[in-house]
Amino acid sequence: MTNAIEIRAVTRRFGRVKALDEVSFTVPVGSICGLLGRNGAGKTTVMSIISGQDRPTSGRVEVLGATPFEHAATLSKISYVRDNQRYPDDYRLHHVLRIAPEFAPNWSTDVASELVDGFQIPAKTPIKKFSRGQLSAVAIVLGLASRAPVTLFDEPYLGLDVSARALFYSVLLRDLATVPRTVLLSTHLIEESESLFDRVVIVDRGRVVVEEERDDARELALSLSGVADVVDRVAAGRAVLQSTRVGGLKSVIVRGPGDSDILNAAALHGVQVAPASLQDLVMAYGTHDEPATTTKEGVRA
Ligand SMILES: Nc1ncnc2c1ncn2[C@@H]1O[C@H](COP(=O)(O)OP(=O)(O)OP(=O)(O)O)[C@@H](O)[C@H]1O
Repeated sequence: MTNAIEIRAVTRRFGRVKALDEVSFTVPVGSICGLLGRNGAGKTTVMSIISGQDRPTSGRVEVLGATPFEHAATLSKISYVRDNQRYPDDYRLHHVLRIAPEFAPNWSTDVASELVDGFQIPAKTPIKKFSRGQLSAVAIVLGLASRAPVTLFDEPYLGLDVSARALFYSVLLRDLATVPRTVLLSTHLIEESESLFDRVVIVDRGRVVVEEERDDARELALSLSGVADVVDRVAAGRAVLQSTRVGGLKSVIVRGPGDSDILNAAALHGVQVAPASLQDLVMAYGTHDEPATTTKEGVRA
């Protein structure tokens, strides 16, 4: 099996809202895939379906070769870390750490202890009184210490401070090198997380607009900035995905890689040019006048 997650033409409607519209993508076994997109793009909906907590209205989802919904053997291989996990009122950390291994056959006590110490999670405070960041920390302990073959992190670092996020990144990378598994991670902290990803999927209004290896995604668009009318001249002939103007200065994201024509024109006119970052791409595709989509097969207007 090459893909841990395969989603084919998945649509999910909530009444009149189409949260997912013919979504298709794959996540190869052993990779870390970033699931990116603006608020309401459909990230949580697709994760709920992958985790078997929800069913598509139409389309097909396979996790490790089986449909997860009501499939106990597959569900036991998935850990789903979401931002609104609820715990019984009287629960403290030790209750969670005692029960979690019963649902996680690969549970690592060492990973759990390292993270509990590093995050400084309070032992005696009831979890219902935890801060936003402390709740995220507990969720991350569960997600990483479970060592599930497929781990889904939905916005795992809400409220976590910079040191705690650095701990998460380093334990994630180190532990995946020790015990390889597949991770799908959604986040709005794109710049900070970019280096974690092998692959990225960008969703916009329920549709997949980019599915690429991370490094290839940087070839999809260029960022040009400089004096406004000169930027316009250099960008001429390229589809403009996003445009920002401040006074006489302008930045645009244009579709396509940096070929010699545009690089020479930019150098000649003193326009700064750089590959668009993942954050640029998410913002560009989230600017809702642009219906074009880009897939691994290339650009589709
Ligand atoms: N149970 C529901 N009933 C009605 N609409 C829903 C439901 N769940 C999700 N939606 C809608 O589906 C769309 C996608 O929501 P989803 O939570 O998947 O987005 P998201 O990408 O996770 O957003 P965010 O980054 O803000 O968390 C939104 O328009 C949302 O309002």
